[in-house]
Amino acid sequence: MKKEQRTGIIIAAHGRHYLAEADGTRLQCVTRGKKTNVAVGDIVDLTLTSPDQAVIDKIQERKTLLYRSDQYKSKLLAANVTQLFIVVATEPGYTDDLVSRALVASEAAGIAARLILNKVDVTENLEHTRRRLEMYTAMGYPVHEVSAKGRPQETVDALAPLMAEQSTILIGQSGMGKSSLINLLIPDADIATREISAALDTGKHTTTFTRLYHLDSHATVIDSPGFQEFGLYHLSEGMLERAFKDFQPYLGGCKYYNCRHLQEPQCAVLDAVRTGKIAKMRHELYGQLLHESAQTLY
Ligand SMILES: Nc1nc2c(ncn2[C@@H]2O[C@H](COP(=O)(O)OP(=O)(O)OP(=O)(O)O)[C@@H](O)[C@H]2O)c(=O)[nH]1
Ligand SMILES: [Zn+2]
Repeated sequence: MKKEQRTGIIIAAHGRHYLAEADGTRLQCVTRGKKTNVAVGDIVDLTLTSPDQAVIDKIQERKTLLYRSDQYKSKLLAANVTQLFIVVATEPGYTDDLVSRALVASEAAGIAARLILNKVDVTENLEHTRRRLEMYTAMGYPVHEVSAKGRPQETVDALAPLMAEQSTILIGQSGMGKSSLINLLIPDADIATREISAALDTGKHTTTFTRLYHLDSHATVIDSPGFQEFGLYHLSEGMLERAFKDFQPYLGGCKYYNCRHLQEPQCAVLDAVRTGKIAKMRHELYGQLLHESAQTLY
């Protein structure tokens, strides 16, 4: 008997359990052996083992791969995304460390990034938050102001055109309103999440897995669980300096061709930090990431 083959897209991942969608059908999938190198957004070749189950034979070539990592291993966040939306809000406060780490990850992966400032209806902190975000605008990252709860229709009107024909991943710290935005953009998101959770057998932990939704037939959105840390141990020194968009105008301007921009004399990056063209916080993060990249155990 000839086994049936399918091509599908991975729409959710939980541990070594994956859910794929192929020809409109959801399939529970496992990998061959102990492989865990499959990411949400991956296009995969499948062999059906039952009407709703399959084995992943092959991951098709990825256009992009976004990941984070700790000292011990890297963790795939999403495959084939074309842009990253980082959701921040007027309240509660966000941390520049996490926003910048996400931006560095996107640069390293060759993915465009935008910041979405949610809750602009909370006017107390609005001016302060806008000023904080100017740092990213100056680097060339667009900032879009929305209010998922206060002005839902305007929010959809602002975001939908940016997401057309794109595969967008949304990330944000807890409380920024990422779920509110997803529910606004994908009205059936809650139902889909319950179904996926049941299929993956994740029990009550419905928000702890990454999942992909279709906005329409040309656009997808990936929702990833709120992140509290964003390790970038996998980035090499050479990749790091280039992943800081604000460093780019100065690279090549240092006295020493192998300058690490830490304490070398006549360093164009350090000069830019001194004159305020590069934020101190960004340079400190760069130093921290250099340190992290030297600590990998894999
Ligand atoms: N004032 C105001 N509150 C909002 C807005 N959007 C979301 N909220 C509120 O902010 C809180 C957090 O929203 P969620 O959508 O659950 O945030 P989240 O980022 O998904 O947070 P986690 O589920 O913890 O990851 C909720 O109480 C929302 O009602 C907004 O535009 N304005
Ligand atoms: Zn330098």
